[in-house]
Amino acid sequence: MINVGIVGGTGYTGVELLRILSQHPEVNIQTITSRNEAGIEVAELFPSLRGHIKLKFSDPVESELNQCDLVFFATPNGIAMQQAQTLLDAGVRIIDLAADFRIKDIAEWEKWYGMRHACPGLVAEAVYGLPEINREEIRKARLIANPGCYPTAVQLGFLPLIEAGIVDNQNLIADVKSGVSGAGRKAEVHTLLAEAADNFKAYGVPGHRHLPEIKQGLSNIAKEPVDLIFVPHLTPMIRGIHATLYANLAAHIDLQTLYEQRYAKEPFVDVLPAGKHPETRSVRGSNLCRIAVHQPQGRNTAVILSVTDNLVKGAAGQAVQNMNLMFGFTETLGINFVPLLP
Ligand SMILES: NC(=O)C1=CN([C@@H]2O[C@H](COP(=O)(O)OP(=O)(O)OC[C@H]3O[C@@H](n4cnc5c(N)ncnc54)[C@H](OP(=O)(O)O)[C@@H]3O)[C@@H](O)[C@H]2O)C=CC1
Ligand SMILES: CC(=O)N[C@@H](CCC(=O)OP(=O)(O)O)C(=O)O
Repeated sequence: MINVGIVGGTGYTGVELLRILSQHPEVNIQTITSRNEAGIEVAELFPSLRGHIKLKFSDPVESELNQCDLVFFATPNGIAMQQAQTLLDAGVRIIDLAADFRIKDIAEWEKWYGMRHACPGLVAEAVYGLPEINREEIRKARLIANPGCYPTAVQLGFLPLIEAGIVDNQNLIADVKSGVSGAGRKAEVHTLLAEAADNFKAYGVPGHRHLPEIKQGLSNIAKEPVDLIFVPHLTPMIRGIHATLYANLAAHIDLQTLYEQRYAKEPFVDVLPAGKHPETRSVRGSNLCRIAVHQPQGRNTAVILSVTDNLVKGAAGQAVQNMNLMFGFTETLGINFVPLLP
């Protein structure tokens, strides 16, 4: 058993981590922090966890994070970077669900995130936690940068095409829709029921902070700079991400076979049989990325549908997948569950 701490246990990713980890046979949840709810029973705030989590929230300053084997940061951007060095020095391993360690170019990170990086020296060491690309590095890592929700769906969708070197890498298009929980649990006008329900909008069109993360990941795979247009949308689902990806093909190839072979051994990527499309409603609570491949007749265009859950394969579930790899557990342990329907 490993002792685990969660910083930020009251956000949507934090409570999703609690739900998953409370059922994990190799995890003892030692401490869960919240500044606003310190002293309150976790089960009082989240009755869904009654009988599963017996802890109280503690203040991050007073909680004994340095006695954990692993600490998850389910906090806003800019928090993990302030505590990472101290925890690593105490022998604690870290998975940051936020973006502090995702982008290797510090100036680029500071531009998109609008703050100074507190520990640029650790960024090079951090391993980008996308197991389908970095599995062996993740096993050895002390510090994991868990990917963003949109970048998970987009990178997994484009990955086989780019690895095979058969697309025009300068003209990729990612048209992506997210459920509202992707915006987090904090109160904001644009996620009010009256604003977000029965509504639909594109946002971040001139530039979204996940663009440099996606470009970095795809460029690493291509071994040359990749360019793409990425437009996120807010859709009135509670959970889930649906990415529709377009790429111009530079060679004739059987896309279905390419995808099936690339992901044959991946426990959390499911390539649907030819002609099937992922059903959006089934992304709710799904633990994996479901991919459908389509090539319109007579066109050299690949249309890839990549569907995930922003809170599971896009955040907490992927973080636990990384934890399993880091501690030598079976990769699917505790996250091999069946999605909700409806
Ligand atoms: N929602 C999603 O689908 C996804 C989110 N992420 C990322 O995961 C992170 C968490 O997201 P989400 O759960 O949505 O966020 P929320 O805003 O819903 O939750 C944030 C949590 O962090 C705590 N917190 C806030 N400020 C601090 C601080 N200064 N020190 C310590 N704790 C703090 C809050 O508790 P309190 O204020 O009481 O301390 C709260 O528990 C974000 O970086 C987000 O970008 C990544 C992928 C998907
Ligand atoms: C729907 C919605 O608002 N989504 C969020 C992204 C979610 C996310 O978690 O991004 P980071 O982990 O990189 O902060 C947004 O667009 O800001």
